[in-house]
Amino acid sequence: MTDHRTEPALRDVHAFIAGLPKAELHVHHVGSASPRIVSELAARHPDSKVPSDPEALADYFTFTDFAHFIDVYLSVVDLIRTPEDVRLLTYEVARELARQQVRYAELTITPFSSTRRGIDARAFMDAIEDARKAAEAEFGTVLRWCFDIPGEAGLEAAEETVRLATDDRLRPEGLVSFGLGGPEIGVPRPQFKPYFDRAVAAGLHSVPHAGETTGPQTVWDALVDLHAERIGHGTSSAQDPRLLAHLAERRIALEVCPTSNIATRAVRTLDEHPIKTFVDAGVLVTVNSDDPPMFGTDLNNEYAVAARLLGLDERGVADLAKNAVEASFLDLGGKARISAEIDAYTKAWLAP
Ligand SMILES: O=C(O)c1cccc(C(=O)CC[C@H]2O[C@@H](n3cnc4c(=O)[nH]cnc43)[C@H](O)[C@@H]2O)c1
Ligand SMILES: [Zn+2]
Repeated sequence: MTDHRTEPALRDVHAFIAGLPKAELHVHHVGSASPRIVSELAARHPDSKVPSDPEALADYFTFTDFAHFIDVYLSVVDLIRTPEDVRLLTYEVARELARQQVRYAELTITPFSSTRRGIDARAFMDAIEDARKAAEAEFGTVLRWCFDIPGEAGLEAAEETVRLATDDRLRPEGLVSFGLGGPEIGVPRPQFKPYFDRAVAAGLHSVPHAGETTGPQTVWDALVDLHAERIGHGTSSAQDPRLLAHLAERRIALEVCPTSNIATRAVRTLDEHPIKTFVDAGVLVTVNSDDPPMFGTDLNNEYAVAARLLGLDERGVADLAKNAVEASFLDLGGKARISAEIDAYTKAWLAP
């Protein structure tokens, strides 16, 4: 990506980012619960170990490593107990996305975690669909779903997730893709091939997490065995030049989430983050927020971090936003509309 900065371009990139129309491709449903929602749910369910005081939450959301992050994540999952909790969470996530000028988001949802905790599958689907439609009507933000397998929960979770994603009586209208999340260490990707085969045969796109906490072979496995069309994180791809060339040549996007990688200690410091290696190798890089309140970030901040790491001005940031539109599973008309909006916004911003 070129640096389009020209003298005397002393404009405020942060303010530009705040108003820029954007697409978010990698953000988790439960991981997007704001401190206000978490506190409200924790107060409702006092048997939970999640603090109900928003101030105490910041400490609670400080992670020693990836395994600790997943433990904390699951304690928040335990707060989502009724279809009304699911609807409230989904609707509030959309409100927050709209506040950041997100026009389109693919939200990763783990339905297995809810059905195994006793929420009826039909009621779960109705809750997310009801929130999706209300959010589009009221905020103008279009939501789509990625149902992911929580890999560490094993093949039972994989079977249930693919069933929920492909059963015509349950499959929600907003579902576009199939994913795989949770820890990677000790959870080899190839075992999930039959489930991804079924999801892809049913018309879903494949977007597994890979290379977040393990090496580049996991990304190869995701590409070869799971038919990955985009990769969640893909951080360790930077260690394998042949893999980078493959991703670049096939326009397989990486869903990069810089602050997440620091918060879970997958990468030591932001300055060591390989995002620039990806861009220099010609890989289609998208910027995303993952679990924003848990990582003390939001999508606008992730764009600001990426702008700093890549040395981008406003036009460079707009190009990043257009990468996300290109890599999304929107139809061509929808992609053209958001791209045109990004162009118009950028032109107006840079006009003398
Ligand atoms: O729900 C359960 O009962 C359950 C049992 C065993 C294991 C799990 C999980 O591993 C759930 C993990 C859950 O974490 C989500 N997530 C959020 N952010 C990330 C991330 O950065 N990298 C990987 N996974 C992430 C993901 O959606 C999983 O479903 C659950
Ligand atoms: Zn993720």
